Amino acid sequence: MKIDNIVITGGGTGGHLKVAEAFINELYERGLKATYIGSKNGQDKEWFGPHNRKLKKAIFLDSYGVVNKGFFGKIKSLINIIRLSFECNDMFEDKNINKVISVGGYSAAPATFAAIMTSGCKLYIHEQNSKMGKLNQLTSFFATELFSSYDAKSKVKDYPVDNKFFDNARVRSATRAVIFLGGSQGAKSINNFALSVAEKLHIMGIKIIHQTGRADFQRIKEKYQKLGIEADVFDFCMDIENKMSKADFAVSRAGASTLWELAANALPTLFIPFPHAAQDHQYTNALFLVEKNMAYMKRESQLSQEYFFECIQQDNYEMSKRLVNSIMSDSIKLMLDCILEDH
Ligand SMILES: CC(=O)N[C@H]1[C@@H](OP(=O)(O)OP(=O)(O)OC[C@H]2O[C@@H](n3ccc(=O)[nH]c3=O)[C@H](O)[C@@H]2O)O[C@H](CO)[C@@H](O)[C@@H]1O
Repeated sequence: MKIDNIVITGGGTGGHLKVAEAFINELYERGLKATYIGSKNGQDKEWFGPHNRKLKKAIFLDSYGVVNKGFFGKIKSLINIIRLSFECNDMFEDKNINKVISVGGYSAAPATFAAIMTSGCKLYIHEQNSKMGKLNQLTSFFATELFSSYDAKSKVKDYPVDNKFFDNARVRSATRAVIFLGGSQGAKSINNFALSVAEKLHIMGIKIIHQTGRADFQRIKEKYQKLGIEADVFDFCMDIENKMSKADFAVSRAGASTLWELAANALPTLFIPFPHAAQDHQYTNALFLVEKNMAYMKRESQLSQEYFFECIQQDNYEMSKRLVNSIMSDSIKLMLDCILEDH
């Protein structure tokens, strides 16, 4: 049997990196080590550099995004991506890379284009969001398989959420603790909203768990101290599943990984989509659950304390029960089976 020589590429922010990590861990469980290709810019190095025992090698290129740039900035980024794609292409031919798994984001661009350019190399894409990112729109036509949780045609439909979120799941009813989540970078508006409802929650005897993101941590911590409220405040933690499992209700951005982790955990959530996400994809991510009566959602500009307190005072038992059946565990195993059995 031919041994696969696999590259995993993509990242930039936690949502993409979490899926890359799921593939890396599953390959490692099966006695295989992949090469990771990410970017020097963004969070990739923090996740996979410098000596990751589960990887054959981690390579960080000087790649950066094309969107949200002026005309000349776009041209410069494109030239840079083309140059890096040729570098990756040389490397793939030299090292006999035969499969590339892309999890999207700008840091996936060079290795994804190189997969298309290299003869005998197959491309597999995992799209996390309900609206396809720009890179995937351009390259998915060349992919052997495109996995998406929102696409009925996807061979594996469920999002590759880590089993630890399922292990900690429980059906919620009354709200005794609320968790505020801002995605991998934190969200200032969710932080401010949490502070605005903190005193009332405290009076109601409801505990507060609050992920602030790095930039806003000190400010928020001091505000809780001034209010005399003992909240569990942190900037980013590696055991977020334990924090989620202590909560009975969440207020969260609708980044794809967080959204499906909350679903796996059966935690009823009020989603506040990031208003500037490309093509408003956080809104449509959340809408996917809201339409099935599995979540609440408000635009940031329409969020009110009244609506929040209405949500947490509901009996959310049925919603939580529906979430239990919304996603199955072990989908990463099925995805990797598809990829490894494909010759
Ligand atoms: C602003 C923006 O464009 N955000 C995008 C980015 O979000 P972002 O990177 O914030 O993505 P997600 O919410 O999908 O993922 C964040 C990840 O960080 C983890 N975490 C978070 C806090 C913490 O303390 N510990 C921890 O481990 C979460 O469990 C989750 O796995 O990528 C997502 C996936 O493509 C997109 O859906 C989002 O729209």
